[in-house]
Amino acid sequence: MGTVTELNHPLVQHHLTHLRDSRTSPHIFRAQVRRLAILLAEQVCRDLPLKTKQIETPLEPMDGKVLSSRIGLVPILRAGLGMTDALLDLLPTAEVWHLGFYRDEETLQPVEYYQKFSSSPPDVVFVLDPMLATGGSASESINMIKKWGASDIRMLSIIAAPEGIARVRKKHPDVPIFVCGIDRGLNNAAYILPGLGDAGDRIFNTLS
Ligand SMILES: O=P(O)(O)OC[C@H]1O[C@H](OP(=O)(O)OP(=O)(O)O)[C@H](O)[C@@H]1O
Ligand SMILES: O=c1cc[nH]c(=O)[nH]1
Ligand SMILES: [Mg+2]
Repeated sequence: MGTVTELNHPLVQHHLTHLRDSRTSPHIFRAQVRRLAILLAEQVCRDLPLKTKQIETPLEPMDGKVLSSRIGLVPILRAGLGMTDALLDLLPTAEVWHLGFYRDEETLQPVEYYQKFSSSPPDVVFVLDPMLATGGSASESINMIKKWGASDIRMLSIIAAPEGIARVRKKHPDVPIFVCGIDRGLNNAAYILPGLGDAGDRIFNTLS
C-alpha cells in the first residue's frame, strides 16, 4: 500500500483553520492555499536526488548540490491551479502539465475536459489537487499520468477524506499521498466534512 503522510505541524493546523473558515475571503483563501502548498512541497521533496554543481562563492570554489530530476507538476483544473505557483516558487525549473476534470454533480464521477502532456514524461510527477474527496478525480488523473509513462507519481492534497485516500491507495498502491489534514468523511453530496466547501469556487470567487 502507498504511504500516506499527514502533515502534523502547528503551522499547517494554523493555516488550515483560516482556510476552512467560511468567513475567509477569496483573496485570503488563495494565500492560505499557497502557504499550505509550500509546506506540502517541503515534505514531498525530501528524498529528491541531488547532483554536484561546481560554483565559486565570493571567497572560494565549492561543490554545491542541485536537484537532478526532471520534475513535472500536474495541477488538476481548476482547484489544483491554486497550488501551482507555490510549487513553482520552490521548483522554478519544473514543468507544468495540465489535466482538466470536473465532478459530475449527479453521478459524482470525474469528467475529463482537458489534457496537455508532453511526448515524454518527467522523472517525477507531483499531482496537485487541494481536495481528495471520493478519490475519483485523483484516481483517474493518476491513470492518465501512468498511461503517459510516468512511474514516480506523488499526490499532494490539502484536505482528504478517508474514503478518497482508501480509493487512491487501492487503485494506485505505488503512489504516496501527502496531505495537510485528513477529515471525518463525506456528506451525501460527497463533500468533505468538515472540509472547506468547494475549493475551486473559493479560489476563483465563483460561489453563486
Ligand atoms: O475526489 P473527488 O470526489 O473526485 O472530488 C475531488 C475533486 O472535486 C474538486 O474539483 P471540482 O470537480 O469541484 O472542479 P473545480 O476544481 O473546477 O471546482 C476537487 O478540486 C477535486 O478535483
Ligand atoms: O469537499 C469537497 C469535495 C470535492 N470538491 C471540493 O472542492 N470540496
Ligand atoms: Mg469545484
